[in-house]
Amino acid sequence: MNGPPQPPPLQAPARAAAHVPLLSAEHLVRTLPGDPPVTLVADADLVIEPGKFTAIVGPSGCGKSSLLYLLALIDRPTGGRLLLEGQDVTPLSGDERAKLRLERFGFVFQFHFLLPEFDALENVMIPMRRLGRLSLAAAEARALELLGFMGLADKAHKSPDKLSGGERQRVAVARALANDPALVLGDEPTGNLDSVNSARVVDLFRQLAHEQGRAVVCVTHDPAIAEVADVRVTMLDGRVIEVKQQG
Ligand SMILES: Nc1ncnc2c1ncn2[C@@H]1O[C@H](COP(=O)(O)OP(=O)(O)OP(=O)(O)O)[C@@H](O)[C@H]1O
Repeated sequence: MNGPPQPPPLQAPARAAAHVPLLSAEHLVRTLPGDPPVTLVADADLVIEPGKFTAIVGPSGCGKSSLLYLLALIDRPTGGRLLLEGQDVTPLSGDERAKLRLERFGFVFQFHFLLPEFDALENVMIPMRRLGRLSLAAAEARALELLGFMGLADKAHKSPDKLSGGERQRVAVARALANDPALVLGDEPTGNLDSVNSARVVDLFRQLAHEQGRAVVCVTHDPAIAEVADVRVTMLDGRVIEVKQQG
């Protein structure tokens, strides 16, 4: 017997004609409680676009890393909101934020944080194994491909302590790309590298934005990064005081 007539299937909503940025920070605030409270980020407005390399610069202690950790969904804002592709992610639970980070974001820090008991290939496979979407063989193939892209195909089975500083940081970049992130975040990613390796990592980051269409955001003191970025965000005393489109 037929049931009551069913409504027609929902149409997919027409794609908004307006361009939706990858991330939009609206009046973001991060204040630590205390007497007096400490404001690390005050009223930050910022748009992060795919295909662009954004550098966040400013004097030591001005709140660059604090802003990055808000954009990265690691820390929670105490005011304002953060939209990921137009969706407000501010109210999400810790677990939901962790899942989004694993699926959509890749991180490169000043220190590589590779696990010493695993070789380069296994380190790159870790985020894929955590996400659990690829078989072991597929994860291994992708990790090899990423190491190849980093110029490290012949180092796949070396443990981190047998690699140079520059090689370790490129393994860390490969690991950041493991789950094909839309956003790559760097916190002083070249801070520990000599100028040659630093330039190599900066070139890679530019490629990730310009050739692969990812959004790349780096906190940096490195003038070479700030110069080649598409967007330079300058902070002072917790505030974004300038957003400059370069070139
Ligand atoms: N957990 C915390 N408790 C108290 N103060 C903090 C905390 N985290 C950061 N701060 C302070 O907040 C300010 C901003 O720190 P943040 O690390 O974001 O600055 P930064 O611009 O990235 O600095 P740097 O360039 O030196 O790394 C600094 O004055 C720092 O000392």
